[in-house]
Amino acid sequence: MEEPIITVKNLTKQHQAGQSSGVSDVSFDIKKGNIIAILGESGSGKSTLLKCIYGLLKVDSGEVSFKGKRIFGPDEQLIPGHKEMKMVTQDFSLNIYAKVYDNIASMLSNTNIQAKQEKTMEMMQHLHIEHLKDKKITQLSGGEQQRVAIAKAMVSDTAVLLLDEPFSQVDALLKNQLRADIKRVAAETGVTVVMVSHDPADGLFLADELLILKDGKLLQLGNPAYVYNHPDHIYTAQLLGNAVVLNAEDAAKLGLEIKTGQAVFYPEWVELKNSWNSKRFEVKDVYYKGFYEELLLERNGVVIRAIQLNRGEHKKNDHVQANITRFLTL
Ligand SMILES: Nc1ncnc2c1ncn2[C@@H]1O[C@H](COP(=O)(O)OP(=O)(O)OP(=O)(O)O)[C@@H](O)[C@H]1O
Repeated sequence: MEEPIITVKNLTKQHQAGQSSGVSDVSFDIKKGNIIAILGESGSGKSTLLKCIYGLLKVDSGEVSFKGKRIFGPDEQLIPGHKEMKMVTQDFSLNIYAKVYDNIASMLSNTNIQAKQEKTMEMMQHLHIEHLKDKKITQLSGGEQQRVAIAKAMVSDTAVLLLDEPFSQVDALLKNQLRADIKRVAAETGVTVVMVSHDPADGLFLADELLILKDGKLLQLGNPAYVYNHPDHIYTAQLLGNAVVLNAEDAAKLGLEIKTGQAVFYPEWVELKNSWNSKRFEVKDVYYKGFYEELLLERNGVVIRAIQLNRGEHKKNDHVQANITRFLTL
């Protein structure tokens, strides 16, 4: 079996001694060429973990290794960071007085000028920024700067790309494109990507593996479809799919028998259909979500949510037949 490119072993980094603010006893491997998304609510330790992988923070205990060699912390080397990795932070670290082209080209050596030009142009095309070639960074929007920063990090042959909230500045339309661009360029170049995001959709779309963090602890690691469908914790189900959570008493009112824990299901697991086991609910509210609607349904004082693809089919105060087709006990 191929050695992992990065190994994180029992890593603990607390920013303030005695407080849970950082990461705590985190262990996992990253395979070469994989895209791994670190997801978790604000303050869960995502950026801390990314910085430890790069060698920007002194760890309290445990270690991070790159190709089997321990990564040095900032106090052990002159220039913090690892030379085979590139990190794109939220401040982009671009030369704001230089043009877009020069920012990206500056990452390549001058030994073959033609190859340098071609590679720079190619990366700008990949990230749809060739039209910005001659603009200065100060003339760009936040989203444009973000794409330039990613192009700059990806243009030289780096083994690992670390992205901290890579889509924070781009609008929804560009975000879809940028996600697809990163996925394509990563597949073409074989670069390993570790990405931090507060938006689960980024990880679900882009990643080979999701890593779920809560209060600095690793809750679950696995491929996106598996983690989504088999979350180990309520936190994960709520983070990834805004799951409905019912205690045993409320679950029983809807005919779901559970002995321990809580009943957890995603709104799309509720089928709006008249069947032998469906139950009657009242539509308390309807939320417009673009190509679908979310229905707030109530029965016996218990409120759940369901997805309605045929917009307008059921309206507020209507009665509908619904069946919870699947639920987890967590
Ligand atoms: N330099 C620091 N000094 C003290 N506490 C810090 C420092 N950096 C981070 N923290 C704390 O550590 C915890 C984790 O922070 P971190 O930035 O890793 O979280 P995050 O999941 O990336 O959050 P966000 O999504 O809001 O960026 C938070 O409680 C934060 O306040």
